[in-house]
Amino acid sequence: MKILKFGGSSVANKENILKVFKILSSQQKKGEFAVVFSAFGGVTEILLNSAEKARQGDRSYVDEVKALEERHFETVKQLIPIQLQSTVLTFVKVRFNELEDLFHGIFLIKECSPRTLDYVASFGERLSAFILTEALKVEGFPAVYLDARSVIRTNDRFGNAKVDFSATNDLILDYFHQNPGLKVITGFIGSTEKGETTTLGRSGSDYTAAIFASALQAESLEIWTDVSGVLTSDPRLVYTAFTIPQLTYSEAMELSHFGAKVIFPATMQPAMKKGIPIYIKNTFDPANPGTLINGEGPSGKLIKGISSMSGVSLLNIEGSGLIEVVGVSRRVFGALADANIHVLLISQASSEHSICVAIRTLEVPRAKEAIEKEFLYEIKNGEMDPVVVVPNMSVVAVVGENMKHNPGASGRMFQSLGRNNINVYAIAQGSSELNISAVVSQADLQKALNVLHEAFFLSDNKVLHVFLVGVGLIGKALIKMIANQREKLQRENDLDIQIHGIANSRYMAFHEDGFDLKNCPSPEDAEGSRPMDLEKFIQQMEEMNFSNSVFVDCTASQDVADVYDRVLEASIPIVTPNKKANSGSLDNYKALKKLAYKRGVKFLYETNVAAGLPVINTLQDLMLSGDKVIRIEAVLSGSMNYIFSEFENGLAFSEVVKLAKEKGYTEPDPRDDLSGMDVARKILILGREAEQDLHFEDISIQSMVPEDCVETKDIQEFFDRLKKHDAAFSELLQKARSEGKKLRFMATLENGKAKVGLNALDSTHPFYTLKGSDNMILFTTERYHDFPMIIRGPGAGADVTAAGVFADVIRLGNYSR
Ligand SMILES: NC(=O)c1ccc[n+]([C@@H]2O[C@H](COP(=O)([O-])OP(=O)(O)OC[C@H]3O[C@@H](n4cnc5c(N)ncnc54)[C@H](O)[C@@H]3O)[C@@H](O)[C@H]2O)c1
Ligand SMILES: N[C@@H](CCO)C(=O)O
Ligand code: NA
Repeated sequence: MKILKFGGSSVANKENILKVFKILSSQQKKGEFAVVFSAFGGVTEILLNSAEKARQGDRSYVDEVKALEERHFETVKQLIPIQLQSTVLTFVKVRFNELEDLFHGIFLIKECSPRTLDYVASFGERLSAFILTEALKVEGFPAVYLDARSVIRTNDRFGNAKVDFSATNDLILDYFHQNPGLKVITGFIGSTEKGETTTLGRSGSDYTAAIFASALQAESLEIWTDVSGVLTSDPRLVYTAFTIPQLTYSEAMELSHFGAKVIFPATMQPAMKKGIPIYIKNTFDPANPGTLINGEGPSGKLIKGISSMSGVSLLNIEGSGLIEVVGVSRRVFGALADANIHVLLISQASSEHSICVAIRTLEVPRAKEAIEKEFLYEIKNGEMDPVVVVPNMSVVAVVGENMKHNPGASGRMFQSLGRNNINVYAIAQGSSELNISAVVSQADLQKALNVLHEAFFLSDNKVLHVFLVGVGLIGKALIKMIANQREKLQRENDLDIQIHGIANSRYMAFHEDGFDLKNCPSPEDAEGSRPMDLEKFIQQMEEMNFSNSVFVDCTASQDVADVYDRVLEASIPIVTPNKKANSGSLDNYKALKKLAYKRGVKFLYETNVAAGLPVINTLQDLMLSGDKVIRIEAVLSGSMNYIFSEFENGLAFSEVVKLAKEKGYTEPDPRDDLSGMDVARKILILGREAEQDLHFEDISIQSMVPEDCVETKDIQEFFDRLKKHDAAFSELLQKARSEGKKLRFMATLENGKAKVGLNALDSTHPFYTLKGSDNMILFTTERYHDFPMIIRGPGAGADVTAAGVFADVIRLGNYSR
């Protein structure tokens, strides 16, 4: 024997009812069952509303009841052929006549007791179950109408009656023995011994189904509703929420305490006590297995679901008078209970200095008053402070029996909240280890749920959601690298990198699930491509609201650098090879660092200097460990080193510059390199990283761009004009050669002053042997005093730069784990 229960939305109209019948047909082949129905969708509320109107003397109830009668007639006519309608129509007519009399009575005496209300409400289920019984007969089912008032015995607590199980179980068993056929049962209602109609409270039809399942020792109980079981989290807030395949009874209880409104497990108690498995299924997607709730122990993931509740406030009860005084909490909770306040969460630290409780915001005024009244004397004497209310809060709770004796759940929970900049106001976990609850601000709720959902469910992978501005040389190389390395990172490092936004200076495009990186389109060719608008790009990134977004800037653009503050403000970390932000005003540099720190997000720019070579990180480590920089001497331009070292091999200067550009060493405009600007930016950044208050004006720069090449209509014209200076550059080279020296474009920083320019160096200088796109940095510090620390290697080029950017992104994955 199985019990199936269908809720109001499943039987709201003909279309839905036919879906229910289909489910029942397929059930017929599987064995014996009985079915419990709620009132047709929305009917109970209308009945109760009309009763209230009648009580207030508002005549409009008449029309509402009339409309309700019409709706039931209409349903009968839609489901039952005309020649078979008369019994049902008579039943409906008689019920509505009774209702009319009843409402008229309420209207006359302006009174409606809980007992009358229960009687009024009972009409909903009686009508639906009767009509559906007759309709099922038409479909060939051996259906028998069972008005549950004849078998469910309750006390006379109207509105929320208590069931007398021993009497009820006997009555149900007797009834089922004596009446063959498919029992079609009214949900929600019962009766007292004297025959007065009662109702079973919230989700009463589920309760009815559980009562029958328990009495009949059913093999299972199926609750059919309009969602596919219990989801991992509220799908309106967490788009990636999915159906939980299995829950233990306790987990179901915990999950539904906050949120998860699908079930109200108290109502399933009778079935749980007998260990009867409960399925939560979707009438509108019957193939979906839904959720199974049973007694089977913990399995699978660390947690089963994340529930939440908003509209919550915290009350802080604090004061020296609380310390080591026995009975304070009894008085706090006594006062709250007397005021009929539901306490959602309690937290008290072992210092006993304060007690913190979460309650519904609606109940705050009453709660505050009740506690302050109770502690009137203590507050007056200053032993206790007036109650402090923290409004606009919400509770998030992770739930699962697997947490028990399994370290790591709370660590993961609070780490992911913290790393995503979500402040936790209060925490509670009981020793059953079934539920860990945290109070966060209402504004952070959706983000908190998503962060936790990702941390606990979306495989065990951490996902970084990249938004990439600048798909040029470096940007493209980066995409390719991620595509090639992605599987290995997923497999061996539990890290996934997805790119959801791409842009160049003209177009931008977004992809909810992440672009296919192996065949990543360019921003102009991607689906949904639109003109680039930086403001909108950022808006879209914020709206997509991923929990681990990353903004990657692979442009050389000042405009993009100018929005870093907005990005950090949104708690989104930045990775960039673009030097503009860090080499702008000192104030801006400091402000960005401070903001990143305050928001708890990273701002990573290792490739600002010497591409992938570990220069910035190394310098930061030196500073963190208390070293002091005395002097920096460096070749910081890959292109300039390439140009001046290749130039020695007999090529014309302008040709070598062109080659440097083709090899991807130069800036988008090679004059940024030749002018010394790019190197100046780098030494400026190094100086600032070395904690020196360095301004651009503190740098003297020797430009290698001939005057007539500074302003040209395009880069082609620049190269044409540069040709005319080949001879002059050759002369420079010859002069150095004759002295046994080499030309190196270098930067030095000492005593708060920096110098950038071309030098002729002899063979004793460490820069003498540099080749190709090599960079070399010498740090002379208090600790590296007699001999400097040296970093050397290729410092420009698409691959070494993209690799450095990629490494910074991966580093973020480690931070945000
Ligand atoms: N080439 C190297 O070896 C190297 C080394 C270290 C750092 N970098 C830095 O990497 C960055 C990118 O260099 P690249 O060689 O890839 O340049 P690139 O010119 O090939 O690409 C730049 C991209 O940025 C886009 N862009 C420019 N302004 C934009 C804006 N306002 N909004 C959106 N997109 C915009 C362009 O359309 C282009 O797609 C630069 O900051 C450069 O200094 C380069
Ligand atoms: N144009 C730069 C690229 C790296 O910032 C260089 O030549 O070093
Ligand atoms: Na670097």
